Amino acid sequence: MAALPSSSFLSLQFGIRKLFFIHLLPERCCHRNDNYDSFRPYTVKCRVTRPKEASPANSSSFIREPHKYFDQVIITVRSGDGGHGAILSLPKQRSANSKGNDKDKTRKKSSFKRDFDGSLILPTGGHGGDVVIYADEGKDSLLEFHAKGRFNAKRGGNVDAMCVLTSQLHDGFAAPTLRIPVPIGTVVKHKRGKLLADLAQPGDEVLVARGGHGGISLLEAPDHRKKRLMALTTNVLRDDNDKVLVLGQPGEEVSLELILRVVADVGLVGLPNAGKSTLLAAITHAKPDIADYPFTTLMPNLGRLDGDPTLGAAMYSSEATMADLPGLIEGAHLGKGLGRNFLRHLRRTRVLVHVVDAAAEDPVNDYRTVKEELRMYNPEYLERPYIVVLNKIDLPEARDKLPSLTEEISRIGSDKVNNGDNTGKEREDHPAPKTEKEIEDYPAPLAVVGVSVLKGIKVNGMLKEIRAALKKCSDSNKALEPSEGR
Ligand SMILES: Nc1nc2c(ncn2[C@@H]2O[C@H](COP(=O)(O)OP(=O)(O)OP(=O)(O)O)[C@@H](O)[C@H]2O)c(=O)[nH]1
Repeated sequence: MAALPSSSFLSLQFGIRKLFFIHLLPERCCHRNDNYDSFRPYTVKCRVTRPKEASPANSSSFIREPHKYFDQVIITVRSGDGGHGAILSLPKQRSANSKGNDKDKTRKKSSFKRDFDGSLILPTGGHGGDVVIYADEGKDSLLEFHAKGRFNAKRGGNVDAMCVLTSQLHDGFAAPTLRIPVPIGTVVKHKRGKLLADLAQPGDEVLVARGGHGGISLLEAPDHRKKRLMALTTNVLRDDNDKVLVLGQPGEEVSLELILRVVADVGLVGLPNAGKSTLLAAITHAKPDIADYPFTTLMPNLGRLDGDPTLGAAMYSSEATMADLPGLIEGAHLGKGLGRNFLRHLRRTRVLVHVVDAAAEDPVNDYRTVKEELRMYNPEYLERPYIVVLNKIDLPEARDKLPSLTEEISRIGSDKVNNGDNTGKEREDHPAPKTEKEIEDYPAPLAVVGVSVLKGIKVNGMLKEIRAALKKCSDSNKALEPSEGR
């Protein structure tokens, strides 16, 4: 090995020390005898540990903070390569038989697969597996894709030939489509690119990578017979350069961004601990985590609101899904608490239910805080029909102030009729309003109801109001639909 000049050696050593220093400093910096210059260049250890720390798949932050990652992920998918065709020759017996036994010759000739015009059909390699992403009701987050972010479909089978054309020769097997389930409401985009699909309904699917075509087969023939053989077959290549098509075509590899947007008719919003999860559990079959500390809800929970039996046969029209979103705090629109990630999930809701802890010190201020956060994130959220639920009225401190609270909250907002036209148009969420409006300028609540979702007090009255709000939405959307023939 050529000797390094001493200056290179020094800079190499310095580089090594620096590297070592960077990696060990956090653990060692509080030790009494730490001396940067006394480190020995154990470079191998440092270099080995570094990529492991940096690797996102190994990063424990995904495990510690799942709420930050459950709804967005980048994955890579690869469709399968096509299987190869084969270069085949005609069986030897054919020429041997052709000398004498004419009958046998006819039999051999007819045993090959032929097209309607009598030309030979040669086998092809199998098609590579496509990759499809589909909406599956059984999935509720994208978390699992952080552990496994790469998906490869299988390649197509080759033409299994011993180089001789026989009547038993089959096409290579086509590889199965690789189907990747994602939660309903997942938006699929090319990484930093165009939107591919919005999988908003169960069973919606999108083909994200197409498998490679299988290669074709060729008949090998001595030059003097080539012309005649080519005329006999349908898929013989006619150009020397095309010979490459015997090999299967490669599959495609794409990087995709998956973004989950919760699809729910009703969105529950409120400060942490207001009782949103308890409300969801009280009126649906959902089983969210409930506890007496803020941010128990880290990911949106979904529940199904059954139809109203008093409507008779029309009860199913009042069925709805309800999402309990993590608590909002002041500054949520800027990313404080768990806010910003979740505010976008309100985008597809039709009706909002503000849950307010009526036993809190200043419930009106709490209510205003949440409204202000919604306004700052996307003022369109304040245009949606909503009701206010003053919760925990089983507690005396809430029960006593219920009448005054109801009155005060009912007065916040204008009487402008809310037409509920909010879900038909999908607007991009934007963080700041173009023209500043006060909370008072937006529509007032459709209803303010006092309940205790924990003790089941006045829960039916609340359900009635939620259903009335949903009905109002669908009625006004119907009214907005252009009538036939117009
Ligand atoms: N007394 C009383 N307590 C209630 C009522 N509803 C909820 N709680 C309690 O309030 C606490 C918080 O309830 P959750 O349903 O977890 O509140 P949350 O709004 O979902 O909280 P985050 O997940 O932090 O957003 C729990 O201890 C509940 O038992 C109620 O009607 N009355």
